[in-house]
Amino acid sequence: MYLSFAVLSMDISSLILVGSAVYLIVQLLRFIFADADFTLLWAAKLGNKPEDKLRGQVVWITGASSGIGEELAYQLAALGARLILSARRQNELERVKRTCLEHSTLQEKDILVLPLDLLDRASHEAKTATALQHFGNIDVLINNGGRTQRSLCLDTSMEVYQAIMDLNFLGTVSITKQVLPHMTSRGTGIVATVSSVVGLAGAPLATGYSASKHALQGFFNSLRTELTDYPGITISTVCPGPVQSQIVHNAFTEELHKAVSNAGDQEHKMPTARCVRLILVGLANHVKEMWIAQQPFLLFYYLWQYMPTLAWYATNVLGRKRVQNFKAGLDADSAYFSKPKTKTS
Ligand SMILES: NC(=O)c1ccc[n+]([C@@H]2O[C@H](COP(=O)([O-])OP(=O)(O)OC[C@H]3O[C@@H](n4cnc5c(N)ncnc54)[C@H](O)[C@@H]3O)[C@@H](O)[C@H]2O)c1
Repeated sequence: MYLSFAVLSMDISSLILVGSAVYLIVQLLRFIFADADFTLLWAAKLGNKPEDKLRGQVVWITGASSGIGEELAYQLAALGARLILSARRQNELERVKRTCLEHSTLQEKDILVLPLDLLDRASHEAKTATALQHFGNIDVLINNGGRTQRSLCLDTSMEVYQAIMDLNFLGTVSITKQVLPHMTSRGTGIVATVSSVVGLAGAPLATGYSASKHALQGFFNSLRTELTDYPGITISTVCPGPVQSQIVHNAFTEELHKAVSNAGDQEHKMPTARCVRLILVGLANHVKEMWIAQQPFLLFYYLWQYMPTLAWYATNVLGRKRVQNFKAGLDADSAYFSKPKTKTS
């Protein structure tokens, strides 16, 4: 009653002012709770549905044995895409294949388990030939396999830096170079590469990892323009923030064969299923670069893009804390915003 009286007694300009303020507040709240860049959110709301665009497509996923790659396999199988599953361990890929078949209408022949080591570049030509022989074509290549790093630069051996670049950068380039001629001859295809927020910005404890993802960004941003005569081919880079997976457990440390001592709890990170759903929306809509992260990480993307000075300030404050946490024996991720008082197991 009081509200309607107040609204009635307002003149038009006041109403417009209040309306604009409400609109701005709603937009601000939407931004605060957003977990992807605006292009991707727009595509999720109004664009093509993955169910319509990816059903029946042949999709090759590297790193399909765990984390984001495994979830990509499940969601793609559920919507009817045919799959080539690659990683090093055949038994793990067979497990993923069985789960895909149990939760989809796909047949045995619709999923090819193709064990592959990204480091064994000499094998990539034959692996690609096997995939093409089985399905006749490859519609989508998802370069997902890779490993992160948890070590300080001063402690990290050159062998580790070499291994990170060999795996994340050269392994990905090698597979891409095998698949691309097939796509250019057909004039159609998608090459999607899982980069990272640290492919756009930097992160302490991940100097080599960040460099390898920056290298991927540079490579694929350049390749995209080389392929402008092939409008049917999409080069897509995916930049997730922290996502639940085995990535910290599998990270490189300062020495080549030394395991991470404290992988920490992954619960606070973005659920794998949500990240993968957004990736599939991006693929269905041919989005060239996808930013996928919960807050406050997404905000960092925007700061790096539009306010680098502020981004440097925030990065230095939080990055220093991250290094302190790491040196105190805490998991650098889950302890990011907390005091390094106690050591977690
Ligand atoms: N989880 C995150 O927070 C996060 C954030 C940004 C980007 N990423 C990227 O996402 C991708 C997937 O990582 P994830 O988080 O699912 O981690 P994960 O460790 O769970 O999965 C990595 C996959 O890569 C495979 N792999 C590792 N070395 C390989 C090799 N030599 N040959 C073939 N396959 C190999 C693993 O077997 C596994 O299947 C990676 O490229 C990673 O850099 C992850």
